[in-house]
Amino acid sequence: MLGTIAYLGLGSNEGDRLRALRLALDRLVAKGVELEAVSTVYETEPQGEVRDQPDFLNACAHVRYSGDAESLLDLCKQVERELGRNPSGRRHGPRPVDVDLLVFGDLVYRSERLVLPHPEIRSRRFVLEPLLELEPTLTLPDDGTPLRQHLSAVREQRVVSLGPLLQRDGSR
Ligand SMILES: Nc1ncnc2c1ncn2[C@@H]1O[C@H](COP(=O)(O)OP(=O)(O)OP(=O)(O)O)[C@@H](O)[C@H]1O
Ligand SMILES: Nc1nc2c(c(=O)[nH]1)N=C(CO)CN2
Repeated sequence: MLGTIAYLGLGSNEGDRLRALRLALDRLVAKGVELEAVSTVYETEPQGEVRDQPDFLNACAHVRYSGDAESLLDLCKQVERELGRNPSGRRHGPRPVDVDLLVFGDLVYRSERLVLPHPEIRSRRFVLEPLLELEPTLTLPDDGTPLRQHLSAVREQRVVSLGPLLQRDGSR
């Protein structure tokens, strides 16, 4: 099969959060990203620099993509803009949708605008839980340790699985 396996992290905490996550996946598929699997959706407490903001919905997607990592990041950023994200919004602040490139094959990479694997994967339960749901034995290409080892350190971060984001056949 052609293309590179990648994992995307999706989040939303403004407006119709569920609709935003589904629309983001639709838009990515329309731009040539092949959807292999999608995690359940989690309601999660805000992490990072801004704690006083509404809870997020988060999910992860296992995708296949035939271009390079920088161009997949371009697509993620395009989709964020198309769904109303203000590119100069506050770091870690509220947003209608956020699409992060978590892992791109076994690539370990750093440019001015892209770091792979995403540096915050290990410290964010809202990423670890849906990612491990998709791939329970996943290891990151930079340190090779099983990702599930990092769960115990983030147990205090509140996340609740709400069920499937998409139906089994990909419809809503
Ligand atoms: N793996 C990656 N996935 C997505 N963005 C990345 C990645 N590595 C670096 N970046 C850069 O991070 C910048 C800020 O991303 P974003 O606006 O999503 O920040 P944030 O969601 O507020 O915080 P965080 O980056 O901690 O998730 C982006 O413009 C992008 O160039
Ligand atoms: N629970 C949760 N917290 C966050 C999130 C997110 O998607 N979910 N995204 C952030 C910026 O990337 C900052 N904090």
